[in-house]
Amino acid sequence: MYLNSGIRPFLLPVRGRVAATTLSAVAAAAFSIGVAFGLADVTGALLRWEEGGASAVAAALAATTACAVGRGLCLWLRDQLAMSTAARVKRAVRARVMGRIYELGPGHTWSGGRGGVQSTAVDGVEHLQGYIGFYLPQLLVSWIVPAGLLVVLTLVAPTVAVLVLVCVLLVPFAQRLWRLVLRDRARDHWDRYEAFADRIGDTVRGLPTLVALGAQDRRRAHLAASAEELREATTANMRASLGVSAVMSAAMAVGTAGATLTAAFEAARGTLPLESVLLVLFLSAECFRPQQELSGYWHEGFYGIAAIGAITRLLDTPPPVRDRGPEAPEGVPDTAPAVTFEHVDLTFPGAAEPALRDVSFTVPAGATLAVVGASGAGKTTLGRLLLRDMDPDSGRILFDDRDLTDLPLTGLRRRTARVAQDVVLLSGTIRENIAFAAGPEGEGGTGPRRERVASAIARARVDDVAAHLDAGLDSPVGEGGRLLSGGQRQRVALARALAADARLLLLDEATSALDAENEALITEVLRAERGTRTMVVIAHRLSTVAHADLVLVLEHGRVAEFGPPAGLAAAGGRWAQLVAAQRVGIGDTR
Ligand SMILES: Nc1ncnc2c1ncn2[C@@H]1O[C@H](COP(=O)(O)OP(=O)(O)OP(=O)(O)O)[C@@H](O)[C@H]1O
Repeated sequence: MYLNSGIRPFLLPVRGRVAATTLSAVAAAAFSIGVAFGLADVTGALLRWEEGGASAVAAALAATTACAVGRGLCLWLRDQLAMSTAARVKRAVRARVMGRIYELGPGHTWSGGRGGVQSTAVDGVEHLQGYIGFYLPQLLVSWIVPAGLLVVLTLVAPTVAVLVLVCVLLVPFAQRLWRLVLRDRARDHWDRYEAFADRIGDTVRGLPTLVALGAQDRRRAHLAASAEELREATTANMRASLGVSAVMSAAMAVGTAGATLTAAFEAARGTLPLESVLLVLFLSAECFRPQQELSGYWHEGFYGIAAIGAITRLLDTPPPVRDRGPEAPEGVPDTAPAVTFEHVDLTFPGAAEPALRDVSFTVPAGATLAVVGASGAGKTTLGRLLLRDMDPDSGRILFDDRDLTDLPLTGLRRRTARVAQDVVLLSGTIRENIAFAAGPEGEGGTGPRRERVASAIARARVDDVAAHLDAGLDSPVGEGGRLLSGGQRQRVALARALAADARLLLLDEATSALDAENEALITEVLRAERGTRTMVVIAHRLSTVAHADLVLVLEHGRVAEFGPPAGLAAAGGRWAQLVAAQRVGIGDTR
């Protein structure tokens, strides 16, 4: 018996359906009793043929058949209701889980890895629907039906009823005992399951790297160890469940055998009519049937309990940023914002050193800021704060003069776009990837959607990419965009950002995957977009930020230099050294 108070919020919306499923099953059991009485009547009519003859037998048979048909109908109804309840639970819980995943956003670090959260969202929800749709009604039936049958049995043969009662009670007692052992194991099992799923996902994603390093065998051993841990956890649970099954089988065997012997003994003594013997045997066996059927739902019960824990933990995870939503005092401006960082500090949880310390600067509306600095200087972190993946520990970030935390997140995300270092495209075609970013008609930008998409495709020169593909813009990009080259992916990502018509554009090392031709194109696009949107460009290659209005040099999370590039170049500081190192004529290109 797997019950958990955490089920309440998932159960409440479908409680009526669960009750209806249970009632159908109970009605089926009631018809079973009817069948038992009917068969007893048939036997009685046959034994007393001379009293009623064929008509009495026929009447008893007709009543028995009607009850059998009624039982069949009730069981059909039970299954229909259970399936539709399960489907509803799945729809509702998956929507909540996915909603939470979106809320947690890119700033959240998944403790169980991405594979782990995928298991919760896919397998966890599957188990939960089975638990609520099938296991719970059967659990209720396994209490209600034996109780009802024992009342009837008491009226027919009280001694047999007492014996069956003792045996029936043995089963939940054993289950309760095992549940105490299993409670922690369900969590442990799920944790191992998530870890295993995450490692499999990592292996599939990292396959090219593994093959290139010739590390498949080491990875295989790693996976085998993880699979072994999962097997051990599963076996431990199976063993526990087999223990309950053994107790149940023993209780059933003793109960039915005891009932048979007692009934036979009473019949021999003449205290029980002969036709009632059959009835007693039937009712005794029926008392155990719901528990036997419940054990058929062991999988749903055990995994359902584990899934409730995993889903609840996911739903209870606080998002890294608080969305004030409709309560937000400010709307998000539809113009390119001026961006201000005021004494921003950020230390990642568990990190020894702050990633950003006392960062302050202002970028005027529509200007382009180049953020440069050594690896680990804090450039990406600054970009993540700007798009509100997370909030600073102290200090403020302002769009115009509005604190970012006062803006509704949905609006903020609609008016900001990022071309990240590791471009991930969604499965679908090139056109779908770009059109998807443009949002629904009338939202997310100026001008009709179709025109915005076409213009973004042209500006990022995605049509040049499409010209080399058989299906042009309708060519599939593959999972994550793997059917395109790195440079092609970057162009699609840039077109996507342009189609979103965001007022703030963040490019994080957007040129890292580009050849010289692509790099020149992106530089040209950035130049063309200047003024219409505020742009923050994070780059190691200074040629792509040659057009920037302002440069921010970060060192160990601090602002080392900030100002127009020509002024910084003349000052001969850190920026000048970087430029000299890369021999880029920044002053000339502006
Ligand atoms: N999620 C994280 N958890 C803990 N520490 C992090 C996390 N992300 C970044 N850091 C740390 O914060 C510091 C700044 O990282 P960041 O990625 O911002 O640097 P960067 O300048 O963008 O580097 P690169 O040029 O190599 O991409 C680094 O020391 C990094 O190890």
